[in-house]
Amino acid sequence: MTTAKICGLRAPDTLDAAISGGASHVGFVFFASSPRHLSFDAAAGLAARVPGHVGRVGVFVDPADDLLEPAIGAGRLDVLQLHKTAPERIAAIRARYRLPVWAAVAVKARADLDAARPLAGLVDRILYDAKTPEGATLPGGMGVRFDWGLLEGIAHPAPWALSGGLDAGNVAEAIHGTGAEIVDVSSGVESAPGVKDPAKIRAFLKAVSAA
Ligand SMILES: O=C(O)c1ccccc1NCC(=O)[C@H](O)[C@H](O)COP(=O)(O)O
Repeated sequence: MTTAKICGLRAPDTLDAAISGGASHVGFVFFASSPRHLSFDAAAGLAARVPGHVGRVGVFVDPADDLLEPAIGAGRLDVLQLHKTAPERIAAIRARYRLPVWAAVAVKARADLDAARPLAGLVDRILYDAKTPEGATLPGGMGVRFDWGLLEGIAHPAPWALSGGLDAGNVAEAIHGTGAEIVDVSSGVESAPGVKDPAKIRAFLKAVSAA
């Protein structure tokens, strides 16, 4: 059965919609340039609402320890999702914090999948995410989709999840086409950048469970 991570939650009502709708994971973004960025105080307030069966995923871009340490505490993080982070740094973070690590691999063309190979044994999950446009300020959360056919027949070096441009209307096709264990969504359940929509969250989770 495929489960879902709802990423970039910032408000109690939308967090509650994700939890009651059956999300397996919720994502808290710690990246100042993102419209989904959370302060430590806001993360602490949201984290307290998350029941034990739902994973709290902290989303970071090549983070330094002076961000990771307080974010892990405030967000009571269960998983660290790392974007644009070199394999050596991923290994150091995993060893230091002893938390499961998901590493994002940004995909546009088949050659981009080569970046997943050195992650074997280093990460707990690979998040295949769509590469955002050249010069974009965000490495994710932009509603960009990649050709899911690129994943066909490849040997995955770790368990994996699928992300990028998903919404309630295409997630069933994505699940059937790729066999993803976990699907991840952000802008596809928003009414504006950084503003999640409870009805869209519910529709997305319904589509995942029906797929
Ligand atoms: O969402 C952000 O603002 C963000 C900022 C910095 C690093 C990563 C970010 N998002 C990562 C995610 O896990 C998104 O859910 C993923 O890229 C899919 O986004 P979308 O295509 O909008 O569904």
